[in-house]
Amino acid sequence: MVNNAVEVRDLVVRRGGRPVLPGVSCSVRTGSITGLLGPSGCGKSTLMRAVVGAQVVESGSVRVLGAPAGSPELRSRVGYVTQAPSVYADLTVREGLDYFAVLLGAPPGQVRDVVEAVGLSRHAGTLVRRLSGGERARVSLAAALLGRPELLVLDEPTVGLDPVLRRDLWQLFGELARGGCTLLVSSHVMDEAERCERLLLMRDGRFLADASAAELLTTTSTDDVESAFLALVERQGGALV
Ligand SMILES: Nc1ncnc2c1ncn2[C@@H]1O[C@H](COP(=O)(O)OP(=O)(O)OP(=O)(O)O)[C@@H](O)[C@H]1O
Repeated sequence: MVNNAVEVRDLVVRRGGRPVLPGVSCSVRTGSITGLLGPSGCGKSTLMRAVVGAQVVESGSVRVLGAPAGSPELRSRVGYVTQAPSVYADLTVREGLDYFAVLLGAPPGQVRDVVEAVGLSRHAGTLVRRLSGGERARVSLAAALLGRPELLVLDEPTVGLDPVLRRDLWQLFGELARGGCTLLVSSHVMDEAERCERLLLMRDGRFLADASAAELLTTTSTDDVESAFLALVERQGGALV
């Protein structure tokens, strides 16, 4: 087993002619929950797209589970949930997941497990288009859990969810990590940081910090991650807008 599930070195990505990631390096420890935190537009999704091999990169390297990002062998080992729910609206929850289970070669019984894991058992027979936005997001998460991936890349999985669901999902992430899964979870809500073992704080395509929440608070002499983030920005001499 490799120590770091993800190794990013000197990654440069241009989007719309602009260097969105101007040469970043970071790693994600195997079996950890790593939070990728930063304001809207700072490059979180772009980095995640590079990790799952969905982003054209200009230079640098991204290795995932010991292989180059996007390698065919990683397809069933990496689960990715984008911000836009990627499930078929005209199928029921169960039908859509059955379809993905076949594509991934996951045993049929796993569909029931993942539906239960995301708290949608009651809606298994409901058409996806009749679900709320938060419920649809959870169907996407259930699809990503099929095949029991070793790495889960989750782009703002709790956005728009109520506090109870957010708590339940973080509990699920914790259970997955304890079972050996590595999770890279993005959020622009700093209070989700306390749920992560490691934090990558990002701003304008660069990392301000790669540390645990406790280390961050100590080095910045602050009481919460949002204040720590602001302190780091000030140290850099930059305003937030
Ligand atoms: N398809 C695209 N073409 C050109 N530029 C893009 C494209 N998608 C994103 N960008 C730019 O890349 C930058 C980083 O975007 P990205 O989606 O990675 O940010 P983010 O941190 O994930 O934001 P959010 O939290 O709002 O999702 C932004 O400035 C954005 O305008």
